[in-house]
Amino acid sequence: MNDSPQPSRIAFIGAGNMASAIFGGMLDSGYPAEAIVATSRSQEKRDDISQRYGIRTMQDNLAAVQQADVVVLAVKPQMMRDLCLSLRESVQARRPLIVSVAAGLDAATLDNWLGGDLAVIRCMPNTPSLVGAGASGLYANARVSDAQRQLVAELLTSVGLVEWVEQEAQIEAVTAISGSGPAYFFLFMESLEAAGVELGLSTESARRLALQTAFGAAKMARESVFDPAELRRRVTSPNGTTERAIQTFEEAGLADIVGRATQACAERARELSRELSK
Ligand SMILES: NC(=O)C1=CN([C@@H]2O[C@H](COP(=O)(O)OP(=O)(O)OC[C@H]3O[C@@H](n4cnc5c(N)ncnc54)[C@H](OP(=O)(O)O)[C@@H]3O)[C@@H](O)[C@H]2O)C=CC1
Ligand SMILES: O=C(O)[C@@H]1CCC=N1
Repeated sequence: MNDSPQPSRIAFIGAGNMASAIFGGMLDSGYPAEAIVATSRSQEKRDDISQRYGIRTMQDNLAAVQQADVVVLAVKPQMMRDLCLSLRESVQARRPLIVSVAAGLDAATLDNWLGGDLAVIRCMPNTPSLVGAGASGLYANARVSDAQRQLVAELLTSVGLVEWVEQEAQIEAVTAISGSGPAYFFLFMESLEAAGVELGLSTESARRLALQTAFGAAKMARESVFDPAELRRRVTSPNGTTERAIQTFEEAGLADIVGRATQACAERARELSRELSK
């Protein structure tokens, strides 16, 4: 006899890059496909998702909500208001846990659009969730129960690291570091590959070397007892080759550039919040 509890039924509203990275990672880690449904307006995308992931897809957002314990809102922030207003009645009838992955939209605004008094978790995930190496920041409003916190943490832990934040404003910092962060590292990989080609390597070879080096450095930094600064020092021989490269980065103000880029990212999240909650 199987007396294990039924898995929570999760409805993803929107099945784009971020949602598919999360449910793709959940499926890889063993979450049952029958407990996941995803909605999309395009038939082509629904067919592609069902075929690729083996989950149920549907066009009807209300039907998806009516069967769900957890509703993950995963459309673009600019589409969230109309979506929430259209879901309001179904959400109020069923009162599922709401999880929003939208950048810049605060829990109170979402709750208000959905009719109020709901348990809302704001989640800032990232796309490496697809390969089980995600990093998600989570903030829960006061209506979220301990069991609901635990459930969402478990779901997201199955696709990577989870960090709770106590203040909602900290989600903007999470966005600037890990939500948008994969793009910064991809940009650096692109630049390293281009530099390798400039120095005489083939594109394929430069890409393989750049990607493996990024992977190796991240793996080593995660697994080592030393912090990244010490690991960097261990590559940098006095008066050697690395020292020249690091000097060049420092003279160009790398730390300042990273600071400014992440400030700009967080500010855009705050700006989105102001624009969209009017
Ligand atoms: N991409 C990333 O790295 C990250 C994204 N996020 C957040 O995730 C959210 C989604 O972003 P992302 O996945 O990149 O965007 P995508 O455009 O890839 O996905 C959004 C999806 O929503 C679907 N959609 C739009 N309107 C509706 C609707 N009314 N009903 C059902 N589905 C709908 C669209 O499909 P269709 O047109 O077929 O309906 C589309 O596939 C955003 O709020 C973003 O801020 C957060 C962290 C990281
Ligand atoms: O660029 C964006 O707005 C989304 C949110 C974080 C990553 N991608």
